[in-house]
Amino acid sequence: MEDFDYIIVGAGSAGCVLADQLSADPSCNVMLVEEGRSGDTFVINMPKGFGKTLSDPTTAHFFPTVRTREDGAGQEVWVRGKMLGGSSGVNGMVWNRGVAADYDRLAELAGDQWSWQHMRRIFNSIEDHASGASEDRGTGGPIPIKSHPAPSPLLKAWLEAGRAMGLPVKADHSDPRQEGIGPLQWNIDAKGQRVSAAKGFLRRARQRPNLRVETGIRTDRVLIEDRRAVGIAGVRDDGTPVEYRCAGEVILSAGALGSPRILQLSGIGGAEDLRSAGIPVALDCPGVGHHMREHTLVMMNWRLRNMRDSSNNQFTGARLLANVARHVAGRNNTMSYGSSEAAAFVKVLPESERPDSQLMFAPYSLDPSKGLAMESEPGMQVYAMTLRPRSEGHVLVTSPDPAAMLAIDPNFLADEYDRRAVVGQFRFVRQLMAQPPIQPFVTGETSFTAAAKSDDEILDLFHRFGGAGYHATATVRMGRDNSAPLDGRLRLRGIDRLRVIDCSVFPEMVAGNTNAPTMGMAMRAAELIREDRRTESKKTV
Ligand SMILES: Cc1cc2nc3c(=O)[nH]c(=O)nc-3n(C[C@H](O)[C@H](O)[C@H](O)COP(=O)(O)OP(=O)(O)OC[C@H]3O[C@@H](n4cnc5c(N)ncnc54)[C@H](O)[C@@H]3O)c2cc1C
Repeated sequence: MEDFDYIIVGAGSAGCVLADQLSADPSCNVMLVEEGRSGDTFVINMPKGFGKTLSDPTTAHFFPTVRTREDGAGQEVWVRGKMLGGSSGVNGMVWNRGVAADYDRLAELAGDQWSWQHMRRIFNSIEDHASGASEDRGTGGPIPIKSHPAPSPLLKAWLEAGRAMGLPVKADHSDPRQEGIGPLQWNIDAKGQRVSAAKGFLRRARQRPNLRVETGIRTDRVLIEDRRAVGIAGVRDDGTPVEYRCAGEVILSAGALGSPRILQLSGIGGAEDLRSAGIPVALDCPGVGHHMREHTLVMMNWRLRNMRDSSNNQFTGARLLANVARHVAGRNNTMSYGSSEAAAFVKVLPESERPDSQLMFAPYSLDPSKGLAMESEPGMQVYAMTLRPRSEGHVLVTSPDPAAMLAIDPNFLADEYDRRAVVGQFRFVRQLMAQPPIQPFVTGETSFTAAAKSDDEILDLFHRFGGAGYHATATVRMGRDNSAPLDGRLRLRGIDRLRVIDCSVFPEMVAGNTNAPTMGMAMRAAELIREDRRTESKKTV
């Protein structure tokens, strides 16, 4: 048996943090196994490079879902990062911790170790905030955070439209009360480069002799003996089978779609689910792959009067080349910015005591019939997400073959609350876009959404054109109650020395984007693992 104390599967937002934090103790031997390859290329590092990486099978996983959209795209396909850095290497770089109340709710559901008191300290230690330290902003950490260096007149007008509606206008979104409108923060450095989890955490850790990093290996199963995880089995991308064994713990950090897949392929899941996929049951654990929550996302486009206010013509042909050249020369421009530039956290439902929806502003408008392509006319876009959706979907394996497609059903809008939220978002965004400060810039909502007026028409539009916010969670959730697959320290109930630590573990959604919460959760999980290790070694002395 090899002498690994920890084998971590998946080098994404969580896996990179864990590899760094656990290997910081020189007495621990750590192995990190990733299916993808390098997360350090020019295109990955350039923020708007995601236009390319998200459609490239060498840098992205593609997961078709059971949903069919009528926007010409057909089946809705979910994309995830496949590289050192995982989805933090392809994402929109919006940095959002979530709010105090979310973590206190997590503490209620899974244990006091997740309360805001702990998590605020953790986030402050991760950040290097360009706006300086405060109670809710950190400095000196491995992830640089900054806001838009040169807000455009259109962006400013959007913020003023929010003010005209009575929203607090904020300089940044670190205030844990969340409600208000303001420019977004990004995990992008001063030179305009993406800082993924690999860059922030793994790069420094790779210098250590006690960390081994293996790429190009798909993990298919956890090896289990006497109800104890003893290693992993998988396959190299040239088809060679591999097995690694460890004396310590196996940690799955393969993401909210990848980790339940590995568990189910290992025979850990609902007995009925496993039998219908033809997999022998090692542990009947019905929560695995179920209770999935995902942000619903609806895009609304507005036609702008002038192309100078829109970025729609900046991403093709000679302009694209010139923008890339300027970015390379160190001059921040649209290629150096995150996917969205500002956000409003708002209440669209009358009963809400805190924001229930997140509205995102982008100075470009995607053509709904063409995936990631821009409209040819000048446009801007507002995306709306329901912050704490209640509908639950699933992700299930369909066969013992690890390469077989998953059955992913988001089950969007199954819950009445989610339907009311989507309708409320449409009406709120239209009211916002009708405010005097933004009116000089726009000629109106485009025909893509404008015809949807009644509640039923809006819901129908969502079913035809709406989709996921790329933030799926809860597929291997933690909880105090035994129906949750994981306990509050992220240990799998029923199998020793096996944890899951990634976006799957949040039982409910943290209100906002999920990259920072996943990194923060992994950092806190590393503290819990170290505590458990100390307790165990005292017992054996
Ligand atoms: C397109 C997109 C845009 C997003 N935009 C934002 C944003 O702007 N802001 C934000 O906060 N959040 C954003 N998110 C969400 C955020 O990036 C994720 O929630 C977060 O990165 C999840 O981290 P994770 O560690 O759970 O999984 P991931 O980061 O996805 O990491 C999982 C890793 O495991 C690897 N893996 C999977 N299966 C296996 C296997 N069988 N064997 C070996 N390795 C495996 C994968 O290749 C991957 O590297 C976005 C996500 C996407 C996909």
